Parts: sequence; structure tokens; C-alpha cells
Amino acid sequence: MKKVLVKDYHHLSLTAFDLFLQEFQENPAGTFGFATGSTPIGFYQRIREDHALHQTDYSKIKTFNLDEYVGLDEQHPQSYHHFMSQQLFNPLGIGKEQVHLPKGNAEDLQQECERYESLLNAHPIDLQILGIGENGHIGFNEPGTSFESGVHVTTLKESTRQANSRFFDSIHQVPTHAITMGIQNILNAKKILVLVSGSSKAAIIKEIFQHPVTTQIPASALNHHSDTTFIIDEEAAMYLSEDLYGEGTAATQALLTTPQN
Ligand SMILES: N[C@@H]1[C@@H](O)[C@H](O)[C@@H](COP(=O)(O)O)O[C@@H]1O
Repeated sequence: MKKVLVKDYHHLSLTAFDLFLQEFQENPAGTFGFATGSTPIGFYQRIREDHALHQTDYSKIKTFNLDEYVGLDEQHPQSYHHFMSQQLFNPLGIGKEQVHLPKGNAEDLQQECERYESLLNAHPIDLQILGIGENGHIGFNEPGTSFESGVHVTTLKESTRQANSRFFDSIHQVPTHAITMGIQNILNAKKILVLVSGSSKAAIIKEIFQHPVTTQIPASALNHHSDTTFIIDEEAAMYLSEDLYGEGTAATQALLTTPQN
């Protein structure tokens, strides 16, 4: 796992955009895996700004999302469908036929998992964007999930519902279940970019890098992936010891001294 340490959230968003753009330019008809949560919002904003400036053509990409809440339809303001439409799909002119998300309001959830699994198998992801939960979850794979898991319905931990309740009027409105790509689906991506920002992620980031790989920390499965890059800001990195900074220190210095637009 590579680490790039950056000064703050702003630089995290710029760095993520640079790495994304590099991949997109090499592969303008590529398959991109996107994530929700608040962490990628600055990165998505950067993609929108660049698109407005250069009319970057995203008409050939395919997109897949990690997860969706069970019970919310596509128009629900807190659904991940809605989030992605607002953040990326509408502003970039990415059409419905290009995008894939699990349907949280499917009548038969098991069948929906199978449908999503076959789509993923048919279209391997070139670059997967990931955030991590405070308990180390990736997608909605909570602690204890098998690293071999495929697309499945998961019961959200109370701590996850609590953390995500900030997007809802009250915790009672936060769904109890979600459909998520499994850890194996995530590991199938050719490249993975993990964005980690803020002091609330500092403890888990330390666990991911200092503890043995364990299903109790789903993000530690990324140790089994051959091309994963973590972009971590200083607040999230505050408990990482110097020796864990590794190549990240040099990269950070480069980033901090290179003028960013
Ligand atoms: N299912 C999503 C995850 O994909 C995301 O990584 C996590 C962290 O969110 P945030 O970036 O807001 O901390 O939130 C949700 O639980």
C-alpha cells in the first residue's frame, strides 16, 4: 500500500483529482468506481471545476458505486443515487446508461445483489475510489465481513448509523441495511485510491497500518491488493509514526512545495 501524505483536505482533493485525471487520460473509456460520504466531495468538486473549464468528455466512461441504502429510492435526497447525480453525473453529463448503482428499493434484494455482482464481473473496475468509515469499513463492509465477500445486503452497525445520521434529520431515519459491493469485489479493482481526512480517522488509520490484517478492520484487506494508494491528510496521519510515513514524506514535501492550482 502506497501512502501519500498531504497537508490538508484541500490538498487531498487536488491530489486525488490529479491521480484520477492521469488514469482517465490514459483510459477515457475506463470503468471507474466511485464512493459516497463527505470525504470525496472536494475531489468531486475539483472534477466539476475542471470539466467546466475544459469540457472534459466523460461520455465513454462507465461508473460503478460501492453501495446504496436499502429502502431508499433513487430520488430520495439521502440516497447514494441522488448524491452521485448531484455531485458528478448531472454536472458532467454522464448518462444513465453509463452508471451503475445497486437498487436499494429492489423488491427482491437477493436478486439485486446477483444482478450487481454479474455487472461487476462483466466490467472490471480500472480505478476504485474509496473512503473509510471510522470503524474501518469500506463500502458498507462492516467489521467481521469476509474478505471473500461478494455483493450482499449488510446490517449497518449502530456506530455507522450514528456517524451517517448527520445527513438525515434524525438517526431514526437512517436505514438499518444497505446493499454493498463485497470486499472481494473491491479487491478486484485494478487500482484503488483511498481518501482519508480529518482527526476522526486518525485512530483507524493507525490500526490499518500498524496492526496485522484482520477482518475486524475491513480496510486492512487492502494489504492484499497490489496497487492501492492512500492519500492521507495531516490530521488523519497524526498517530502514524515517522517510520510509517515512508515514501509519503517525500511525496508530501513535493506536494507542499509544488504550487497547486
Ligand atoms: N458507505 C460510505 C462509505 O463508502 C464511506 O467511506 C464512509 C465514510 O464517510 P465519510 O467520508 O463521510 O467519513 O461513509 C459511508 O459509510
